[in-house]
Amino acid sequence: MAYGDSLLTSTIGAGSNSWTRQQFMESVPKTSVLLLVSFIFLVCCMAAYLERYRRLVRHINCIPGPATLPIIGNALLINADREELFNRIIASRKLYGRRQGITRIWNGLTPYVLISQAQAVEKILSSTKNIEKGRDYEFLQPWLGTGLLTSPASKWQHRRKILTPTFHFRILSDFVEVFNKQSTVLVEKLAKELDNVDGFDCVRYITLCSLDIICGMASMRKLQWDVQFMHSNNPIPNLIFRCTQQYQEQQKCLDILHKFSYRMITERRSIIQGGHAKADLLVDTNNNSDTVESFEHSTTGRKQLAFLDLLIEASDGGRILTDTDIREEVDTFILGGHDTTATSISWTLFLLGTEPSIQERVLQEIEHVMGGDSERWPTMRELNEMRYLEACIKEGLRLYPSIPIIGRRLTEDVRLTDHLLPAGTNAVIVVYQLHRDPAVFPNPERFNPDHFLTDASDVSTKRHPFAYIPFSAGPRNCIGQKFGALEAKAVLASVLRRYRVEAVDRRENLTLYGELVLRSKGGLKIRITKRK
Ligand code: HEM
Repeated sequence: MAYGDSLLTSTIGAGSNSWTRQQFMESVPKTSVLLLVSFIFLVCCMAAYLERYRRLVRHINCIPGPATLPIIGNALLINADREELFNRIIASRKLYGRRQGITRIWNGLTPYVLISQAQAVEKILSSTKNIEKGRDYEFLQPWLGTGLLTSPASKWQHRRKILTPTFHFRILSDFVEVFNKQSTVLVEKLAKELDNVDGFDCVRYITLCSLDIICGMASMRKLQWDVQFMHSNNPIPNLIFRCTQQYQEQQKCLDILHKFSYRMITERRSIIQGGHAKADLLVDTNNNSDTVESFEHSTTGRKQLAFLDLLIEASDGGRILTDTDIREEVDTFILGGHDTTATSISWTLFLLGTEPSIQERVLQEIEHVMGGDSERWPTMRELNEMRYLEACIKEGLRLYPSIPIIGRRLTEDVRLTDHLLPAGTNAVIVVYQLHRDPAVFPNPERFNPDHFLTDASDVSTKRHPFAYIPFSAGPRNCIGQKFGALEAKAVLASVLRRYRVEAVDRRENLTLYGELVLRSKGGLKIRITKRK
């Protein structure tokens, strides 16, 4: 063996099938260098990840919270049915974060930080960077895809820009007529409950009304309910859920829903291409009181579909938005536009049923604004004049915010007064608890619409802007809040003009849970009697 030949190279060189020294020198070092580089890269990545994670753990564990177990953290605490889980989330501030309004919980190795303090909420929601929704919204994706509500930050900005003009006040004023028309249908349907002394759940009636307003198609109702039911009651992990019968049924419903949305898009596009719709879009129809177009007719006109027109126009023949993109937004508006509003209307009606004197004051205001005319539908201007009714709706949303919990996955650090929330944290804003801060709303459990009367301005003007956020706040706030607020007013005014409402259950006996929207187990039971 010559000097310089290693045992290995000389062994390799022996035998007829073995590699030559040159082959070896050419091939082995290359692969091994590649392997070595990959290995070092992997180790560096893991080291960086572990360092980031260690930092996350260090900061999160400075936040008060329940004692944790190794690996599973507080998973046992979270593993509860939906009512109990909601209870525990609400109780967490009292138990661990009373002073600061901030609590941490470990779901296994994933940290959640529950926040119910206005200054901290502002730091998160006002950020233009921390706009990612996080994993907890993924259950909506089979239906909504990555529409505005669920879209990742990269996609969201462009979509939001396209959709914002949809809620221009001129377009809103067109909807007043639709609100009134559907409220009348609701009032007629409620008549069959007049003799029901035990009371009935008002949520279902109101949800159907709200759904009719947003869809404009009665045949959609059953389907929407079914899909919503399946989504929100699915506690099983995705992989297992896919093997169930329930998943197959969900797929069938989703297929029908998606087909409906696609058909709507195709039909609307052909109307636009025929040149009929453009004029509709451009007409200023601010005056909604004179022409009463039939609701069925308006489903193919500009009223419900103003936002669809905008999307089709912005799609640039599929170059900017595909039909799937448009369908995601249509579905997002159908969901975002009906459940939240229906929840708000139902809770306000129920609350008014617990306070007869407040209810009578609302009615007096309506009669005053309508000049004693009990039949005519209110115009947009008249609805805007119903300030006390507005305060009742706002107070209803304070006590029972339609969306009681908002989530964000932090993509950059957030520095609070006493803590640092590192990137990677799941921030959970507990709106339900935020709205009950006694420092902001004295006697917070009381239904007191005066909180929102401008006359009591010394309180409301001093209020922290993020202490009351039923529509969220910051760049990713609710795009449809004016629509929702106006709809709530129109529907409530119609029902209250015709019926006196009485709550059957006491508020303290309700069992609440968050199922995307805030619900009461067994619904919200009321009794109605006809007004003279
Ligand atoms: C009383 C009625 C309503 C309430 C209380 C409400 C509440 C909210 C809240 C709290 C959010 C933020 C959700 C989050 O960050 O997780 C939100 C977002 C949204 N809402 Fe509403 N909403 C209402 C009505 C409506 C209506 C009528 C529409 C559409 C017609 C609508 C469409 C949306 C959409 C598309 C988003 C996502 C916005 C984005 O991420 O840019 N909402 N809503």
